[in-house]
Amino acid sequence: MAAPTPTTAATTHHRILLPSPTPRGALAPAFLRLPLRVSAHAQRARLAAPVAAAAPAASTASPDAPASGAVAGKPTVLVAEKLGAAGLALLREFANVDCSYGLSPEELRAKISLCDALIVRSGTKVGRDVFEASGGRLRVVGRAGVGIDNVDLAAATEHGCLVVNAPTANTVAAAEHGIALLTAMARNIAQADASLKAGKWQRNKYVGVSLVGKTLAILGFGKVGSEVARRAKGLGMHVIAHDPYASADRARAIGVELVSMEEAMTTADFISLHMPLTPATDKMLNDETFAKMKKGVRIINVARGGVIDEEALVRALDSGIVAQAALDVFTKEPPAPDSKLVLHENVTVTPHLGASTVEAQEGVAIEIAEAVIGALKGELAASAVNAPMVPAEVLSELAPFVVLAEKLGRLAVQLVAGGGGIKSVKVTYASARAPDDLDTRLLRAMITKGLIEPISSVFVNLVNADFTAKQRGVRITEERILLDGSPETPIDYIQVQIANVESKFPSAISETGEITVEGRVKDGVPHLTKVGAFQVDVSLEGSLILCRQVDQPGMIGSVGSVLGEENVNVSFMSVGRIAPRKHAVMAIGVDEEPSKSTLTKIGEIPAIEEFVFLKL
Ligand SMILES: NC(=O)C1=CN([C@@H]2O[C@H](COP(=O)(O)OP(=O)(O)OC[C@H]3O[C@@H](n4cnc5c(N)ncnc54)[C@H](O)[C@@H]3O)[C@@H](O)[C@H]2O)C=CC1
Ligand SMILES: O=C(O)C(=O)COP(=O)(O)O
Repeated sequence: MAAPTPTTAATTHHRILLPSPTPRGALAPAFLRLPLRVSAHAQRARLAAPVAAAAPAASTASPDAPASGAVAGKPTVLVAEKLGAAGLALLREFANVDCSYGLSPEELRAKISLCDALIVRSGTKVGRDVFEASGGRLRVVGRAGVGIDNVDLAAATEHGCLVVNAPTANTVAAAEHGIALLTAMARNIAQADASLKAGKWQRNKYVGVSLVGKTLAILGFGKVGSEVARRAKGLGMHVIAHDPYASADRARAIGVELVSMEEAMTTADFISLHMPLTPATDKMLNDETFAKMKKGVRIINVARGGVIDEEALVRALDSGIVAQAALDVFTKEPPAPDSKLVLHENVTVTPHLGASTVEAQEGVAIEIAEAVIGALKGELAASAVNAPMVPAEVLSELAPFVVLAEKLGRLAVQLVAGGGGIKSVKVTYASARAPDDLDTRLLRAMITKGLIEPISSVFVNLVNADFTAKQRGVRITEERILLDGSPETPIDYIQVQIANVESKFPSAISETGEITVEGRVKDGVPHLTKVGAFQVDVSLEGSLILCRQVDQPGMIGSVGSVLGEENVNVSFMSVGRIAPRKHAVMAIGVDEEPSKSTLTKIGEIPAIEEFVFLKL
């Protein structure tokens, strides 16, 4: 019935989520058995990003937490910047909460090894030094806001630490602040206010410009950018946007035209910045781009200071290319007191207040508290920044295959002679589902976990699986075999192959030269169904003995009685043979680990040609 059609393949760089090791015999890792709760606040399905087992990581109460509130066994959450009361209350129900604001970098490093989670806003730099100082205890960094440019994501991933943010609760606040700056700048509100308070009455000096009919170019048409667009249209502005990743349909729905960077630069009367700070957007406005702008353009920045070359902006203001700028954010925060930009008379400034409304801060605090608590519990985090998002319904459907994937990885690596020299692993999924209807990221992550954990001291988790594989030089490629039949079951079988290695159990090497193991899920239970060229059928529970023998009567009895004498309970036995009376592979599931002498006795049975004991 199979119509093999190898389809998609090569593994790109994914960051993947793994639960802590699966308990023996459990059908699914703890995080997959948790209810897929949808938070009323978040208003959307939670997506995959568990970072710990269901139980909070073993932790002791922080000595810094208030003595009255600190409860041993609860995780400790360090809140390093001011967070809304409702969020703190949620956190306190679940964790020991240490609110220590204004820590120096040294103080933060000193504290962090006592913390399971850290919550920050934009004022705390969470660099590699912080992850290193945490000694592996830090499981979650929660960014109470959108921009995560102050968190070293690569270092977090390498340390298996999940980063979550609060991506939605301050969108409107930031957009409203952008509009406030736009209008205040156009009518010189800040300058006129200061002048009047200084006793002057300068009506001629502060003549403004009108907004209606003017072209506003929005750079970065995401959540904030599109809210600014809506509001600016209400002011009668002609709004265009540049965003290489935005959907033209969404823009059209708001009445905004997506244009090239060139067109935005050359036609705008006002330019408002709403992209994240990344290596690609760093100093995106610079001498070259200012030179292209219409003389007298006005700039608003509520994104990140670093997207503008600030020295170039001062030059553009001095030369009159830029008539005015209104800035909420700066390359260095707070900026130097003698900053030419801040003190420039045509510049209006606010001290990073975009997200600072009562409503936004309450919302952000709840959003981040829920995300951090969920992540510490091993629930599915909707706002994981350094992990893939796998929809909850996909997760629950794949649950038994996730277990199968890890066990196949574990089996395959234990079959390698020598253990460490794995370079190339091929995973094949046979399924009747169309390639784009089967998300295999979790499965590949679990295989990676299974492959790497038995041969290293690394704890492979959902966040660092791909990084760990890459660091160890293990290349994992994926292939799909498209089967005929009903796409009801997501996967018919999974095959894991390790190329260019020798095996301690040479029969595990297939005709094409790779160590090969294959498995299926039967009645919700993962089964090993093929080893090398031999078909077997043994449920993947407990541990496994594989024997290759001359196919002859009495073999099952001989091996069974050696195990029985040693009080090792056999849970399953299956024999796969090439042809009657030739060679066969016997797969024996055992509940207990046999002693060395038991294994030696099995090896001494005359017809046994090779055997191996594998822990699942
Ligand atoms: N001042 C403040 O207090 C606040 C600042 N922000 C900042 O505003 C920015 C936007 O936030 P959101 O809209 O929530 O994020 P978002 O992720 O929804 O939108 C960002 C948009 O920028 C686009 N983008 C990425 N690279 C680009 C490029 N090279 N050129 C043009 N567009 C590009 C993306 O495609 C995306 O559509 C972030 O930097 C965030 O940190 C957000 C909230 C408050
Ligand atoms: O959410 C963002 O990106 C912001 O810039 C808000 O920063 P804050 O939390 O106010 O320090």
